[in-house]
Amino acid sequence: MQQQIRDILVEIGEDPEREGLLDTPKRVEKSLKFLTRGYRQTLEEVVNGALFEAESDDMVIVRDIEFFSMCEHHMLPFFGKCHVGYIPKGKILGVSKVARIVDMFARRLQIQERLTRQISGALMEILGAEGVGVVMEARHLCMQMRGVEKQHSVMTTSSMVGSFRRELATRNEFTRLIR
Ligand SMILES: Nc1nc2c(ncn2[C@@H]2O[C@H](COP(=O)(O)OP(=O)(O)OP(=O)(O)O)[C@@H](O)[C@H]2O)c(=O)[nH]1
Ligand SMILES: [Zn+2]
Repeated sequence: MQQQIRDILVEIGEDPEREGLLDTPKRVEKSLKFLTRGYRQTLEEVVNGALFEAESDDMVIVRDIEFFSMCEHHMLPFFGKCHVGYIPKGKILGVSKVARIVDMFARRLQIQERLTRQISGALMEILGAEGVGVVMEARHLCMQMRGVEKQHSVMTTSSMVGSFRRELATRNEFTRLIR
């Protein structure tokens, strides 16, 4: 990867031999590997067995989980907040694992819609919940620093599964609680 990054430096008109850039290919490789580490993680590993039995069937919400991802079209960051809710059916998840699942999918090349759906899908898969809701709000740098150059637009996506999709009251409770 370092040779390819060096080639890119030459293509954009830089001199990869100048002092400030000497270690740049190495740094960029390390940084890119970090930003895409979700490809090398699995759900099992991320959850690490932190599933607990629960009698409660009341809604659980984790709000304002910040995330950083990269759009697959331009490989530029998009970032914002993710809100997750679910209604358990016998099992609850260690709260930090909700955020870890968000990160696992965010640290890949993504579009926001798919990222949102992958998070709800993964939660449904491991929890077998009554329902899951995921809402994501993000700013896309490919829309801000290039392209249409709109600085204030925020994209909101949602994925509602099970009772969150079927029942308006459940969905309303979730959206009210994440406000
Ligand atoms: N729906 C969706 N679109 C995205 C996301 N990230 C980037 N895009 C869009 O993907 C589209 C790619 O459009 P193209 O016309 O192929 O690429 P482009 O010429 O670079 O487009 P502009 O950004 O309009 O300059 C753009 O409209 C981006 O805004 C995302 O997460 N979801
Ligand atoms: Zn983009």
